Amino acid sequence: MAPVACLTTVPAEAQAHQSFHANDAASAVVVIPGAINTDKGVNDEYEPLKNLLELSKQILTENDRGGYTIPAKGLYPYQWNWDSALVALGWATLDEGRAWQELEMLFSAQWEDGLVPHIVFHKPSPTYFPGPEIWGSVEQPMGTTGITQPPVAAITVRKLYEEGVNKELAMQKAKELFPKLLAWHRWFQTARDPHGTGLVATLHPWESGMDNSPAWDEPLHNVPVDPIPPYVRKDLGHVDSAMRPKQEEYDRFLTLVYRFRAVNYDCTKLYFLSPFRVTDLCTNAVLYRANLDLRWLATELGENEIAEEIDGWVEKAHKAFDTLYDAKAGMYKSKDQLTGKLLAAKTSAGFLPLFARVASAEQAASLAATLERWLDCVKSGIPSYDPEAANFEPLRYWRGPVWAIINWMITDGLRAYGYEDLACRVEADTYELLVSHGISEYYNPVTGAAAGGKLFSWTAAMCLAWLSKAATPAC
Ligand SMILES: O=C(O)[C@@H](CO)O[C@H]1O[C@H](CO)[C@@H](O)[C@H](O)[C@@H]1O
Repeated sequence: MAPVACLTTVPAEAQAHQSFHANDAASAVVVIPGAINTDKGVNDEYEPLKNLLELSKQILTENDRGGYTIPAKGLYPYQWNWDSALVALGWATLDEGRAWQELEMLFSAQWEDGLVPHIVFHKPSPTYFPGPEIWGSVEQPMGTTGITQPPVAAITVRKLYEEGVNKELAMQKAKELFPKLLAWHRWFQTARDPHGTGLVATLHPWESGMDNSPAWDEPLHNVPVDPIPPYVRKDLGHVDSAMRPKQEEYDRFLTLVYRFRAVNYDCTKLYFLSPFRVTDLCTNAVLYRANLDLRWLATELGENEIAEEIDGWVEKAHKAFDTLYDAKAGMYKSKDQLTGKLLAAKTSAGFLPLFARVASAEQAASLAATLERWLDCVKSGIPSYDPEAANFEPLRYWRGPVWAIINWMITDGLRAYGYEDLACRVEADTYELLVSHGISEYYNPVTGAAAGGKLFSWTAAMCLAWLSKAATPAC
């Protein structure tokens, strides 16, 4: 894939016009007739980008459930934590008030102990499993899950605050959200790092956001499957099973939920009793970056003591990150806290220390070289797993496919370390995937084909907040 200057060379099939059907899971190329912006003076070369932006806007609008955005119809009918924080970046390009509201709705479900849950079940839905009655009980369904997800929200709040046009609104909302963000970040320090190592634990693959990552194969295999009640997966009614986690993984996902439920998700107990406990690169890199942004906000808001408290977390985490670096592999790796071993799998999360800004210049150079090698192996990057690994699966969820949100994070990191050409290359790949194959949950890196849920909110948000700015000859 050539660098971004080639963004104006748009694949012919992407010009095809197709109707926008929110429920049409099969439509790969979705360009909206009637929605095409025909403003005079706009260069024809940008028509595909305009179409993508219009489609992205329609996706967010269609997936809006009144203040919060579902990731995709049917497949994910509730509010997800890191999805919403990323989707708010997209909303900000359309309506700043709506972007802040997305975060407010998420934090309205914050627990007393500070946890911000991974799913908020605002309204009942029959299309997802496990829903509120599994997280709670049939008699007493819960309004949220009892686990969390990578804490993107502080990163979003800083962006909305810094880049927002309505400064008065930004100041008011940032002030309101700041104590809530702080409570969540403190929860990570205490509930998930009780021994003060500097790095936090992830207790369920769903918390990592990269549910069936090959990095979890070994630690998940060590989770015994309990005699859990029989269940029917609903995800397989929406998406081909070849694109989803396997049954043996789901049995363990559910086992963990039932074990956590048995202690009422008490955060002082879960860390010690969970048979799955890893140091996840994605969660820790996102948290590190989010702490930098929270510290920035603290200074803006005159909260100097809090800024010092965050400095302490950041300093400790900075040192601890080095224990996750495998110099021989030129990659960062997640760790199994229960065995103390680094997990062998090289996944795209291994590049996220760039997004965190925690890698040294030398480590960044190794990561850039590894990334280039990966990109040379596939048609479109970034694959979520080492494309040279024997068990690379280009279609199966977090075991190979490309995810636009991860591309955004890694691109942001590459730029910060001066790898502009590589950043442009990833941007160009992402743009081409979306233009040629529609706005999907993820993409096959070998063929480029769209996979998973269609008309997907966080991919649409990345189009609005990131690619719209990147896809110009200026890059
Ligand atoms: O498969 C699922 O049922 C959910 C469980 O949380 O995870 C996927 O879907 C969620 C909604 O998009 C994402 O937040 C996760 O990262 C993951 O890709």
